[in-house]
Amino acid sequence: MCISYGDNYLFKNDNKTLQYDYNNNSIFKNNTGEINQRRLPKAIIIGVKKCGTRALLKFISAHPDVVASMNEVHFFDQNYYRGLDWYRNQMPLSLSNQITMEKTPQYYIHNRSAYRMTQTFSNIKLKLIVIIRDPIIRAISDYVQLTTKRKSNLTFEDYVFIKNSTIINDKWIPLKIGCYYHYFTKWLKYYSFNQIHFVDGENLIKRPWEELLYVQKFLNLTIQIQQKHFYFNHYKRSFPCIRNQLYQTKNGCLGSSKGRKHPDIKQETRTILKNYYKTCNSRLKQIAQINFSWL
Ligand SMILES: Nc1ncnc2c1ncn2[C@@H]1O[C@H](COP(=O)(O)OS(=O)(=O)O)[C@@H](OP(=O)(O)O)[C@H]1O
Repeated sequence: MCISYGDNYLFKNDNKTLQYDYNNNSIFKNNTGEINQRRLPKAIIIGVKKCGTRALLKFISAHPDVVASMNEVHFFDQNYYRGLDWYRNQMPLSLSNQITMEKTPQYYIHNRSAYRMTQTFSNIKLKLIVIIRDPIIRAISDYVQLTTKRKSNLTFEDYVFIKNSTIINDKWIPLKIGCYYHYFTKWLKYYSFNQIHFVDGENLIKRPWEELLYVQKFLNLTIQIQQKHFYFNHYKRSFPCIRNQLYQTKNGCLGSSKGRKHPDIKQETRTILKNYYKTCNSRLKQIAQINFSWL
């Protein structure tokens, strides 16, 4: 039987599924009689956009005790009015010992998402994961996505600087998002440090097994995803892919919209941006007690 909710957990729960209850499309029974149903997430990747959220979700959902919604659900930012049953129905089927996850990068910068999560998850201990990367590379990645979609010829500098100057256009959202500290303080109003885990998006590309080890520990999972499960694919411009031995998907690499080619950026632009992000980076480093090499 094939359940079409994203590839990673498709086969995982498939062989455990025996019976479909047509009166309630969210309940299945496996061959041991255990109820297999849709559950609210216990952990959410809340951001940050263009920092590797998709890769992180794909890799962690290779764990046998994790199931994930492969679509961005956008519940707390866009679909809140649809209610909790709608949200639960976006989740894949899971067993009681499995952790359900979703990722919606927009949550991190959205004004009301943190508060709404506290309203939704008041009686369970929600875990939040934030993946961040060098904000200059993040901005370039956002720029590449934007120009790909709009088929625009404007250069990165055209967006970054106010016309004919080297004054930063700090109203440009792709630049603002890179001040991770600014948004983080809003989350801290509602969540304690031990509920939030930061992933180094640069290291996720170079040594994904290290970041996955920390994530598995944070989620109190047995350590299943290890270095031997990753390989680097030169067709994917040396981005890591995950081997299919943990679960039976055909392709452990990300799709063509991930790992796009970035344009060369002038050294002068990099220097100006480095300076622009300096305070934000060092504040985040201090408050979140993280020591990523690029911070
Ligand atoms: N394994 C692997 N494969 C491909 N790409 C990888 C991987 N790990 C991290 N990345 C980086 O993830 C960037 C996209 O980030 P997101 O998935 O968060 O983007 S999005 O917000 O969901 O649009 C994407 O950005 P671009 O390089 O600009 O395409 C990648 O740099």
